Amino acid sequence: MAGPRECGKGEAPWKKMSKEELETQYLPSRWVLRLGAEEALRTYSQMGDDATKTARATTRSLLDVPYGDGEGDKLDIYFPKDASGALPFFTFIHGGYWQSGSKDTLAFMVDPLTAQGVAVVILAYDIAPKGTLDHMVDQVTRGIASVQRRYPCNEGIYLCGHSAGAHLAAMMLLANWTEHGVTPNLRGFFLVSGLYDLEPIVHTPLNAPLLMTPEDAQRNSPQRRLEVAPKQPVDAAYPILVIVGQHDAPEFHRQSREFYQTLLQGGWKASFEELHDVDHFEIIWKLTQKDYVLTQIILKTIFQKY
Ligand SMILES: Nc1ccccc1C(=O)C[C@H](N)C(=O)O
Repeated sequence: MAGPRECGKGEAPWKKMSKEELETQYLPSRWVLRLGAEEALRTYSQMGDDATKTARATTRSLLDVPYGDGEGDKLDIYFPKDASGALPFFTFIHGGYWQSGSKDTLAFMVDPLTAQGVAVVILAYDIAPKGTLDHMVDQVTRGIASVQRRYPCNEGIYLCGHSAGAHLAAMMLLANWTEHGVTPNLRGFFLVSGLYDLEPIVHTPLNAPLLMTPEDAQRNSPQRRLEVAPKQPVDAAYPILVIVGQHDAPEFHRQSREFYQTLLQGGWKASFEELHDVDHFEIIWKLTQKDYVLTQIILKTIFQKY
């Protein structure tokens, strides 16, 4: 349902919330239905850990490939079994509010995607307090540029981010690739349960390790930046899927819907999906399963090239 904010008028609903309500809205584990908050987080970690261990044991990979000189400038690449010739590269940016998570434990989708001929890149970035938002955005930009440099004949680079990772992926719509000396062959974005306007987070305890000022939040908010950006260049007509879980918090729904609408208004090829009966964590850990609706959406997007 379109709220007043989506028409560019009125006050953002979060500004009327109490401190407690705002914090609850931005704590995804409070909204899980099937499990308690802690158990949902535990399941998510366990699924990620198991999937990453299995991927490393069974899939040909290059681990800890540097994409820059920084200690944290690393990515892992997992290859399909019978890889010959050019490959599509699915690049994953993990979530965890820019302050938790690791490429070493969140490689959910390696098995079902490599089984279908897709190379999977899991990108690391320096989480807070080591990294600032600006630094993380720069790292992801350099990481993607390095995938293009290493595999110039790729069949497309597809970016997928979850939660805070969807924010970092969305920031790539604003990247200045000329500065990086290479234009990645971007062919699609999967923005899963993401955050696109960081201003509300400044007013929650989640900001303690991030130390974002309102200016940092503004500069790093794709929602704010794209609202005033020039229209999307015509040669970049790749699909951008904005995806949210049915059991994500109302603020996550609002953020996704408003970002989707801003993309449409900017002339981007955006679509919106609400995935039935999944929460903030299931939405991504279920990518361990080949029959999961999002696994199928990703494979269709890559192979039908729409
Ligand atoms: N968004 C995430 C994505 C991945 C892993 C954790 C989170 C969290 O937000 C955890 C938070 N401490 C919570 O209680 O919901």
